[in-house]
Amino acid sequence: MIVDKLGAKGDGIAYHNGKSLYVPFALAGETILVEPSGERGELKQVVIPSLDRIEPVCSLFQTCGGCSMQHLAPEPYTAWKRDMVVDALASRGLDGTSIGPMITTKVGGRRRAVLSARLMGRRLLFGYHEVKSNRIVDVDKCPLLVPALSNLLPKLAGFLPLFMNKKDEVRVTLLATESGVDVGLEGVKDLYGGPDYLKAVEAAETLDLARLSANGEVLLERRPPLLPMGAAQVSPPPGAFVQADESAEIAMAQRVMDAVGDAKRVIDLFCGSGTFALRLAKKAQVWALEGDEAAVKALERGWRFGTNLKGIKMERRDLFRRPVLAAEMKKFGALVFDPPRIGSKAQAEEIAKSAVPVVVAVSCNPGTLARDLRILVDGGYKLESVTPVDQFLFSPHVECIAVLRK
Ligand SMILES: C[S@@+](CC[C@H](N)C(=O)[O-])C[C@H]1O[C@@H](n2cnc3c(N)ncnc32)[C@H](O)[C@@H]1O
Repeated sequence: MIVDKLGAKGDGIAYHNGKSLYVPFALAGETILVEPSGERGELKQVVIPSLDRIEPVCSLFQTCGGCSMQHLAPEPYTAWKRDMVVDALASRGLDGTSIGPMITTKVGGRRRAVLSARLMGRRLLFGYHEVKSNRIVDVDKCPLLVPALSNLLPKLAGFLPLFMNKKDEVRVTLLATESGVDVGLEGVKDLYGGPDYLKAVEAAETLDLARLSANGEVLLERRPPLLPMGAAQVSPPPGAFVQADESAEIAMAQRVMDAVGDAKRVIDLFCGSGTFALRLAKKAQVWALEGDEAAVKALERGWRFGTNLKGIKMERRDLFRRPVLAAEMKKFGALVFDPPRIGSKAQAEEIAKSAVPVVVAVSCNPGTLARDLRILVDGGYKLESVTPVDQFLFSPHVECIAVLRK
């Protein structure tokens, strides 16, 4: 059969018996052999490949579920991601929006990764899940990760069983920082004070980790894991949100700063550990709000030791239950909001009612972003531009920064 087009998740879509068949790893225009199963098809052979088909950068591609789109040439790949943003905006009647060129990232630039581990008898499986499956594919290197993380994978595998119960799957969050790798384990045994605790400490020493945490509790901090954020350095809480690629973070922060311009008072909603707030504080007084208490504390510490920063008023607040009200936004010259994937409808409704002259919306989900932007546009904001950011290389995820003015 012939593949008609690429879907939003990266599957090739072919028509079979009058229905759409989703075929992972097939490209538009290709003639393929497929084994259909319900609405999905398993790619058996590419009979006539697309001219856009390229060699993947990783030998585990198509087995490991970490990536879905290494086989498409850079230009059509970028167009595919951009189209996701165009389609999401169009679905909310925001067609015609000026969409800037994609901010790209490089292979080997990913500084944060979440992997899984499970014991199968005496054998450890440590890597990413197979596509649409609970099975874990062993990964002993990953070209997408910064070398400090990729090189650590096989060494870490040697120690992981120490922390693991026989059946439970463990979530392993790795973050490469200026002062070494921060490893956070979730779903592991409680080692603190027990006979294996010293072994865990030895493991952290042997691997020269900056910090090792288990189930959110720090087992050992040999050096604070530090990330530069403008004129400050932040030690994020174990497992907390951090932008996955440093070059993407720098480019996004620059766009935020450019849009905010000379505003003297800025609100940063869903501020995390201070990615934008600490940079904005170079020129402006910032009111930074976030739901995670540990992230607010990390921001507070980063700000205290930062150089030449203006004031940041920090507040822990559940912005879904208690969004910042339009009345509280008076006298602010700009507002940045960067909610989780589900977006921030209640908060967008308050911003829409406000008179804040510049709003910058950052989002990793074009669908919920488009919904929230529609609310702002209906409230009188003009959507000036949307810039896609390819922070999650070879995945069907795309980050965006939108600038609005009133
Ligand atoms: C996409 S992250 C952005 C963080 C930050 N702007 C950055 O760039 O590092 C979303 C943030 O929203 C926070 N968050 C999630 N639910 C929240 C809620 N109900 N109220 C306030 N903050 C929340 C998360 O803890 C996380 O820090």
